[in-house]
Amino acid sequence: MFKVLVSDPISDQGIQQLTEAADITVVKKTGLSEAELIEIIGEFDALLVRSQTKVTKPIMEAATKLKVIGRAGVGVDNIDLEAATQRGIIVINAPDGNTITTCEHAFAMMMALARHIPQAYAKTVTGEWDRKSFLGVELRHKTLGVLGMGRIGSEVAKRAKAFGMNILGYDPFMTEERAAKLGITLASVDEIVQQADFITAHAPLTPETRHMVSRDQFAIMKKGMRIINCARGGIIDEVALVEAIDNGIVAGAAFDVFESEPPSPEHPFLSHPKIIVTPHLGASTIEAQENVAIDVSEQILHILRNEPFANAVNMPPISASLQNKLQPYYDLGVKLGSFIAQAASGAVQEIVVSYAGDLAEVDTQPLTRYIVRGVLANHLGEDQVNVVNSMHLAKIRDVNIVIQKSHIAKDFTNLLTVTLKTAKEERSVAGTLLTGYGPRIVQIDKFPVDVAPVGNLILISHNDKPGLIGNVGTLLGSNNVNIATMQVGRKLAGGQAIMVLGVDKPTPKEVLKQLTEIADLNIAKEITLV
Ligand SMILES: NC(=O)C1=CN([C@@H]2O[C@H](COP(=O)(O)OP(=O)(O)OC[C@H]3O[C@@H](n4cnc5c(N)ncnc54)[C@H](O)[C@@H]3O)[C@@H](O)[C@H]2O)C=CC1
Ligand SMILES: O=C(O)C(=O)COP(=O)(O)O
Repeated sequence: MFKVLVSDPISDQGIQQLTEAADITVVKKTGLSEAELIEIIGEFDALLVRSQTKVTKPIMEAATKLKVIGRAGVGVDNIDLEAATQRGIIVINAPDGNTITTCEHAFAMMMALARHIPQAYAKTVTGEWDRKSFLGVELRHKTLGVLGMGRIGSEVAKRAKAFGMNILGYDPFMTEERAAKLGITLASVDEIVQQADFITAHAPLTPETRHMVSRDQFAIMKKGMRIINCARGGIIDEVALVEAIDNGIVAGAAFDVFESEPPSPEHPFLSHPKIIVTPHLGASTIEAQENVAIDVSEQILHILRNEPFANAVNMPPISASLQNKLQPYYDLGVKLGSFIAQAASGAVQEIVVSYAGDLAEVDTQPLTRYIVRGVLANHLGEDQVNVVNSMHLAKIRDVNIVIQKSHIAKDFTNLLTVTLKTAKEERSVAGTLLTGYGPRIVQIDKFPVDVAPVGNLILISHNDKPGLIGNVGTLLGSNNVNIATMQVGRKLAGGQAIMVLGVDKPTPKEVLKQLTEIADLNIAKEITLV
């Protein structure tokens, strides 16, 4: 049974898959302090948050069972991603569910700003009929500058076109082709502040975007500009903005987000007649809240059940086509890593992964994470290593990872070889996926074999001598260890050879020791592949 803590207000309908799952218990506790979270987080396998819960390093240090933090929304700036990665906690978000809702909020803010709707409303409800103070501007034929042309920025641009606006877009990842397709013009931040009538921010808050509109930009800005920020507080310098409004450079601003949330009651935005504000409501619609909760619940279920998942924020993104290609190899990758870690003695110094065949043509980094996980889990424990932290753990232990690629895989479509260099020796194992048979180990230390990588195995290194196989069988049989499968590999008759036995249950240590006492049998190791 897995326990999921929901620590922010999240749609009940959206998390139905979690509340109705037989293997999940959902606990809802909102408004907890850091200390309160630290106290209870140890019991939970998953944490589901929005933007209020600050998931800090101390919380993660106390989260001994936590496998995943799900963010029902886009921005993960409330989660310490580095701490999560180090502890192997997967952080996922729901990047698509609130795009339209937030875009519509930005648009509503732009229109409210152009027509002074909040100010006019506030006066009208007092009984005053003031038709002179609220002369607005049209959007038609105005230039809109969009800072950040991702999901939300692109949707804002589409709607602005329908309003007859000209669009300038700035985004470091935007190509001319994509801009042309959206019917917008690419521009620099300086060009945007010099030419636009409205600016709307839709980028994440990063060291680069922090104060991307500040005193330098206000100094060259077109007079009468209006600014909207429904992305993250801090992208527009709040202090410099108030100065620019008071100096007559900026005509007004509409903000949904603040550098510090909630803002203090003395924050200058809250009393400024030309600034309208909402309390981080960009994603707050029934539809968006259901969408993000559904998306994130689905991925949490996959992660807890050890199934493939999407939308991890602290792992490199992977396209659906690459995922389809690599996914069948993940299990084989873990098994090969685990096999060779159990076979080799001594401290691990280097893991060499060779991809041969079709696999050499694609980005195999995600698969390497699984292989490294397989190797390290043998030494560090299954629950300590996963695909999120495997590369990080290898790095901090000075384990060198070497990747080799070759288009030729001899007899196989694809061949994955994992070589482990330890302080004592170098050993290797190679595997492939055989149509109709699934994952197979086809080489051990370059000896050809054909072994299903599953269950309890005994790996024996011996000299190829008559009678040895019989002696092994007799010894195991007399100790009630039943041999289910047997594979023998040798390069030369009478030379070095290996034997892999599949047995029905774990082999007692004493029996393994007795095996090594058989003449011409050099090493016997138990290998368990789950
Ligand atoms: N107010 C609210 O309630 C909500 C706020 N948001 C915020 O809106 C923002 C945008 O969200 P999405 O469009 O879904 O994200 P996205 O990831 O699709 O788009 C962000 C874009 O910003 C661009 N970018 C990165 N660095 C930049 C820079 N230095 N200058 C200009 N652009 C840069 C990226 O290339 C990307 O295209 C995020 O900060 C998100 O947290 C999202 C949902 C609700
Ligand atoms: O999705 C985002 O990035 C948001 O800012 C929405 O935040 P919220 O879930 O409404 O607290």
